Amino acid sequence: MKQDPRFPNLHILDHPLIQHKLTHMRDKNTSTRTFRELLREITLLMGYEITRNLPLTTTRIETPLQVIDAPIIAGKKLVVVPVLRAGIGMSDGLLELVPSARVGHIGVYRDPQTLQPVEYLVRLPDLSGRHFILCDPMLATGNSAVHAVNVLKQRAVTDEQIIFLALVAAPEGITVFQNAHPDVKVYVAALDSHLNDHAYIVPGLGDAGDRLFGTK
Ligand SMILES: O=P(O)(O)OC[C@H]1O[C@H](OP(=O)(O)OP(=O)(O)O)[C@H](O)[C@@H]1O
Ligand SMILES: O=c1cc[nH]c(=O)[nH]1
Ligand SMILES: [Mg+2]
Repeated sequence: MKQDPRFPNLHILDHPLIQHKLTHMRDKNTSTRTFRELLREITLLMGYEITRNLPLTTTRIETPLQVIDAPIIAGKKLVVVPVLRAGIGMSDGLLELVPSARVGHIGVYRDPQTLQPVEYLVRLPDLSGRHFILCDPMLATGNSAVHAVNVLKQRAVTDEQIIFLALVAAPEGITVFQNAHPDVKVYVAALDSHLNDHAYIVPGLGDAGDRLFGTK
């Protein structure tokens, strides 16, 4: 795991398998089917890393040989929250790792003119005392990510209860996110160079939602 001195709460998951798969996702010749498979596989690997510090407690069980107090994840079930649409490609992978997690949905799209998020759906499970993994492959201007975290914080969720998981981020967006939510940890596979004139991440991978679902 790497860090960038500019961004204290940003963690870059530089595992070779993650980086290898991301390269294939970036390739414009990669098919929708392969893009979707790779995003799921990367999310499994990233999910393994970001769940490393989940608190454990013990439960008493009986193996065929002995009664023991064995480790289990403490507290209430995790909540996975994809930012629609593209976040769905990551929540599928996360739910394979944590099948009992609850799932919330936050639907926003980025208005191409204003670059502001337009919210069209919020559907969340019981929130009290839970930990949240918000996921969206692209963090570009950061406006959608800031909005998604606002949605949870307006419902009394604290920064420490939230992790934001993205695939590719731009420095401009991480700056915006960090200013808005300095105590929310962000995990990415890559911090790219910059945004272009249309606020697309460069080099990036294009429009994640379109590539994931085959829309254009
Ligand atoms: O950081 P930002 O500048 O806000 O951009 C990132 C957002 O843009 C993309 O979604 P999009 O608006 O294309 O919606 P979609 O997933 O439905 O395609 C992406 O999945 C993020 O949600
Ligand atoms: O590069 C970008 C920026 C926003 N949304 C995307 O899907 N890709
Ligand atoms: Mg899109």
